[in-house]
Amino acid sequence: MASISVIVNVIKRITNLKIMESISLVYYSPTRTTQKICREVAKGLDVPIIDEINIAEDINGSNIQIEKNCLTLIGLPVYGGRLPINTIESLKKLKSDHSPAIIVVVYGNRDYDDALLELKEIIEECGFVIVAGAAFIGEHSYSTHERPIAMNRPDNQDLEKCKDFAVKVNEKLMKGPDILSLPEPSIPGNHPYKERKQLSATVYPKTDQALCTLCGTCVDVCPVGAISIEQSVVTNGELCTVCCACVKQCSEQARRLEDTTIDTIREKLFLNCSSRKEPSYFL
Ligand SMILES: Cc1cc2nc3c(=O)[nH]c(=O)nc-3n(C[C@H](O)[C@H](O)[C@H](O)COP(=O)(O)O)c2cc1C
Repeated sequence: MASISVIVNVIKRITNLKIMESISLVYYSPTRTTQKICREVAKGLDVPIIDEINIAEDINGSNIQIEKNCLTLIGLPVYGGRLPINTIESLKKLKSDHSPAIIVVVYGNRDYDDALLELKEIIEECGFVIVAGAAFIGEHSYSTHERPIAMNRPDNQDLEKCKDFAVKVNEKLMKGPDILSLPEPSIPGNHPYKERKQLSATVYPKTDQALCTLCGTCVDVCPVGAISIEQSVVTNGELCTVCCACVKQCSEQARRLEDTTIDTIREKLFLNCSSRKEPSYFL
């Protein structure tokens, strides 16, 4: 009897190891905390990354079919307790025939509200089977040196948690015998999802012309093409999502988000969201 169960376990492991032959990363990460977390989780899973799809750059008109034996790790930041609205149509371009997916959201130490549930439901609709979910913490896009909010996160402690999460996902996948037989993770969130709040089109980072060298970094890093360079840097406030990629990546500190609405939000976050939150896993 013992030998039969050993053989069954070996078959289970082989079946799932086959599924784990490769991993595709799919993320949106204007200020790069989500990217860092996704890469660290993938490293912990210890399978080669065959594809890294940045939603802002690599998903345009056509659908992207994910290979059956590929694990997909999908990571997005939380905006207003939801997924960034400009990512939804791109996410829906991912197509899978019951291949496994890990979903991750990254939030700025306030809350992730319904974002992980929203991600789960979109990704299931694309044909994936969700094997695990997690919410990690990244430096808040509106954090400044004067008003730090989750400053420098993910830090080393968070990166350890990424590895720990990956180990737990691996253990779950090993339980097999196939993806569909694994227990579904219970992802928190509510219906209807939290209502989206839209900032006014006058709220966007401005450029200090005295510091700007017209290097074009802000144009390159803007995920929605809201910035152009004419005689000076021009920002289209209708397109800007206030993600702060340009602010965080301007080497001259010439891009700044100085606005009374944002100042009020930032102050509230600084006062109410300073105590450290820890990552949560759902397996
Ligand atoms: C428009 C906007 C809305 C945000 N809303 C939330 C939120 O509801 N809760 C939260 O904790 N963090 C919020 N954040 C912070 C981001 O989730 C956090 O900074 C995240 O690490 C950004 O990911 P990225 O570095 O991959 O761009 C928001 C940031 C922006 C730009």
